[in-house]
Amino acid sequence: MVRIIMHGCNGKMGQVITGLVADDPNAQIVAGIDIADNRDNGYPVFTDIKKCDVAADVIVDFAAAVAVDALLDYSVEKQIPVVLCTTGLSDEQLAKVKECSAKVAILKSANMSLGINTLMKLLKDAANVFAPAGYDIEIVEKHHNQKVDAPSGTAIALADSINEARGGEYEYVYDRSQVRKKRDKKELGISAVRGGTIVGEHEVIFAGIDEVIEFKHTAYSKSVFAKGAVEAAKFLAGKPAGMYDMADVIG
Ligand SMILES: NC(=O)c1ccc[n+]([C@@H]2O[C@H](COP(=O)([O-])OP(=O)(O)OC[C@H]3O[C@@H](n4cnc5c(N)ncnc54)[C@H](O)[C@@H]3O)[C@@H](O)[C@H]2O)c1
Ligand SMILES: O=C(O)C1=N[C@H](C(=O)O)CCC1
Repeated sequence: MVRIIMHGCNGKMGQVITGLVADDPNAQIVAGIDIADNRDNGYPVFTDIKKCDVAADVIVDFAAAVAVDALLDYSVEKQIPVVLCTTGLSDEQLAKVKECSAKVAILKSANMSLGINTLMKLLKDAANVFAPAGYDIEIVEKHHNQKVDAPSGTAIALADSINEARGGEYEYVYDRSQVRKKRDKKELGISAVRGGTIVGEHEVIFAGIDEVIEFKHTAYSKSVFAKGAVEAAKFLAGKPAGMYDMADVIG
């Protein structure tokens, strides 16, 4: 039985995972952390992570970027591995994640779905065909109107996946409104749309002369992220310090 602390337990993702784990004979949420203590989850909820004294095997995090520093400190101090799913981290926080991964196991992924993690692999091959042929690359993502960070962590991860395959030759462009000039070949445009209850859509566009190739992933419910996060938690429990990602879980 994997004992989970759910960080951000009263948010949208925290609640989906609470429901999923309730039906899982191999996992249990033993405590939750959330500044909003407004739900009866059937486990204790701490509004301050420092006060959580419940023994656990792994922390699953879907909260807010502002909460990540205290989460990392807690995970290192208590030696509890963390599945870090919150997006919108600053460069300083990303550096801290790396530093902490020398002391505790951290699995960081902006998207826990099987589809997006498979797409990341496929994009490396596609980029190595279309980039040398001069195709322009653009990413468009769409999410619900409650999302605070833009562009999505997933859009950045998809761009990183392409850029890694191409030796880091692309510069990301998030806003074309301030500069009146044609796009450069080495630009990778990333655009964000926010509206309604869109769970998550990502389109990667390779645009060449007289042809366009599009890769599209649509999440129809938050369950795809929740399932991946619970799988990742089971994988990470008991792992030695280090940096892990969903590719380690999926294989
Ligand atoms: N990696 C993925 O697959 C994936 C999927 C969905 C969402 N996300 C990310 O997860 C995060 C949460 O998403 P959500 O839709 O559940 O958001 P949400 O706003 O519904 O939930 C966040 C919860 O965190 C709590 N919180 C905020 N600040 C806190 C703090 N300082 N300490 C403790 N709790 C705090 C809030 O009270 C809220 O209950 C976002 O960054 C989102 O982008 C990642
Ligand atoms: O709902 C969100 O917020 C999501 N955030 C992640 C991101 O920023 O990529 C993953 C998709 C859902």
